[in-house]
Amino acid sequence: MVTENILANETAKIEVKNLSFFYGQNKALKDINLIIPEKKVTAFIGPSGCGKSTLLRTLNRMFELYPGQTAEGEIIFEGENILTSKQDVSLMRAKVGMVFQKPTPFPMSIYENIAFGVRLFEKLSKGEMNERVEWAIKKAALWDQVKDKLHESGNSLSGGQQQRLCIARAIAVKPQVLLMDEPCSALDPISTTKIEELITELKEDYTVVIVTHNMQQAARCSDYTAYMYLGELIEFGETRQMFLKPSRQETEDYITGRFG
Ligand SMILES: Nc1ncnc2c1ncn2[C@@H]1O[C@H](COP(=O)(O)OP(=O)(O)OP(=O)(O)O)[C@@H](O)[C@H]1O
Repeated sequence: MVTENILANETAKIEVKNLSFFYGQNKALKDINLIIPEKKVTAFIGPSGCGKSTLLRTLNRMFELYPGQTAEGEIIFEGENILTSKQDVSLMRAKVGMVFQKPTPFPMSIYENIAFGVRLFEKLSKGEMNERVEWAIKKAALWDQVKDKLHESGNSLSGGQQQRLCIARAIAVKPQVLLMDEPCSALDPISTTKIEELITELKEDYTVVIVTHNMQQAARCSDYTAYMYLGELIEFGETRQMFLKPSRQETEDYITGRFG
């Protein structure tokens, strides 16, 4: 399916063209064509195993860390196909950052969790680094809770706070795109609400792509939704439209819980 018409008023941030993905011989993504609009939240939904995480992980070549996984087709970002680009992959991942399902703070202080990644890409003075750390933590709505204990371990925070620390870490390197793989699945409802509010704020500055199993979450915080099934993109559309009146029966069955 083609997404251009639906996105007539949007700017494309990432264009996925004829993308297929293989785990060894197993084809997990089948000829996906999709545009990720700039400064909007796009949700990937669909039943377990349909390829949501696989698609997300191709968008910053995260899959390359694992042997036997290959992608065919094109993912156009900044005018280049990132699948064949010679650009330094860590630089690309700084531009297309990722937040994982389970909060994964580094085993170091809250401050260092943020500063560590920034140092890899920029030479900042101590004052500038302090400002960057504060900026990122504030952006992730965590400042009030950690400002007096920046030199304590990141692991001393609650699960929801750790996830916000991971979001702050991803933002600190000033990415353009933030990929989030079920970022609330390990969190309680209060932390989930805070992360959802944060996602809505983040789209003022960033393009966000989120994988979620939670239909209400997709409806609450995304602008566009992609419904996938068995490695195919079945339907893509404005979230409101898709939840009110999906154009495919399969999408409706999934959204209304008649599927699986
Ligand atoms: N490391 C792997 N090795 C082999 N096959 C894999 C691997 N990871 C995923 N797959 C297969 O690829 C397909 C897509 O998996 P993927 O994890 O992308 O689905 P998903 O929609 O994110 O699922 P879930 O909602 O359960 O997280 C599935 O058939 C899965 O079994």
